Amino acid sequence: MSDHIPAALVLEDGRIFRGEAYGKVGRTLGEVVFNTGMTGYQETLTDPSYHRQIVVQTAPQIGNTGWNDEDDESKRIWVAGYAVRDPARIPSNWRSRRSLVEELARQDIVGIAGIDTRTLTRHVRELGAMRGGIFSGPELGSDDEMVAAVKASAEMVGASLAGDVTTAEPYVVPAIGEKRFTVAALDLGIKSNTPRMMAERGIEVHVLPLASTLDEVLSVKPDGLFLSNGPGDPATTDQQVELTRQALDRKLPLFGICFGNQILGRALGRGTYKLRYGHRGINIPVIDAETGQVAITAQNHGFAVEGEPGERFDTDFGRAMVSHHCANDGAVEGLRLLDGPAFSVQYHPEAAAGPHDAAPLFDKFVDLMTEAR
Ligand SMILES: NC(=O)CC[C@H](N)C(=O)O
Repeated sequence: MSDHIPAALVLEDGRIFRGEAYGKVGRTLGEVVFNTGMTGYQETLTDPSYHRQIVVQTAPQIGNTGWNDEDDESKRIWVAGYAVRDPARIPSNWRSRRSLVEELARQDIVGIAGIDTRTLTRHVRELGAMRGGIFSGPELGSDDEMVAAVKASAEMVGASLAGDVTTAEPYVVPAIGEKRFTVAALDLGIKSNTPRMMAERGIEVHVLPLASTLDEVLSVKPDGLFLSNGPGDPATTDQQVELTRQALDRKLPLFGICFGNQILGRALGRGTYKLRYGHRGINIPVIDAETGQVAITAQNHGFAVEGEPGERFDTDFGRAMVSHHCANDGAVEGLRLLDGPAFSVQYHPEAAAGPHDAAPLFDKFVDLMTEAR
């Protein structure tokens, strides 16, 4: 922590939390969201879905295991800012290469420490995720100036952000062992563990930029199409929704995660809406409407697909259903086309810090591709 440099986390409704600079000294703006995970901060910070968001950790102690060279979910930290209560002074882990605060500073991430993250979380939970800013330095400026800067910043509703995080060029992640399938994975903000988990199942993954056309997808001769997670408002993904509809038309096996679930939902004719404060954590219970089975899942989303638990509905591609919903609030957590080879989930089977309840969904994708042969 930068010693005693003052910092403030300022919300658009005028609420201000004062603490100390943590990471880079400066200012940053973004949507303030909270994550309840007790572990996995390195995966959280490097998850492209957090682009333009200031992440508040509800776990009071953060940084205990430092920063390693293995667990990044992408090439950089994507969060717009980071708010913690009690950062570790000395990291301790056999894989740790440097401290979290060093890495935040190295990657120019403005953070704040020493604030009452519990009060902040309750505030966001009651009033909803809102825009905010972290300001740090010897002179912070007046409260009015900071609030005005926050109010002038971009809203998350309507934000098209996946273009900022997608790969510029296609690349291939080879299958581990015998190659059994080829998958085209549309990169809207894909996490490293996703192609890895497919590769472990004999899938050669062609990761494609988000603006790829059907012809570009088909040119890799895919057995299936995968739609990744990603940042921003799913209402801005018209091009990917159209691609998905073309894939559904051809009965190309399809699997979507998180943003991918929202895109499949839109392709099936559903709308999306913003949740009050979203689901971000690693112990979120999801119910499978057909079996009643509960999975404990990792989640990170602020939007959801419209629908009721277990609801069946007609689409342009046949019947579909809301296959999974959240045990906490009933929000849609999964979709399944009943008359075609497509399904998606709002949670993360690739969660690297765990839990791993949902990992078999990758095997389900393999089954769909096997049946389609
Ligand atoms: N992790 C994700 O894919 C997030 C999807 C979308 N940006 C949301 O916030 O709901």
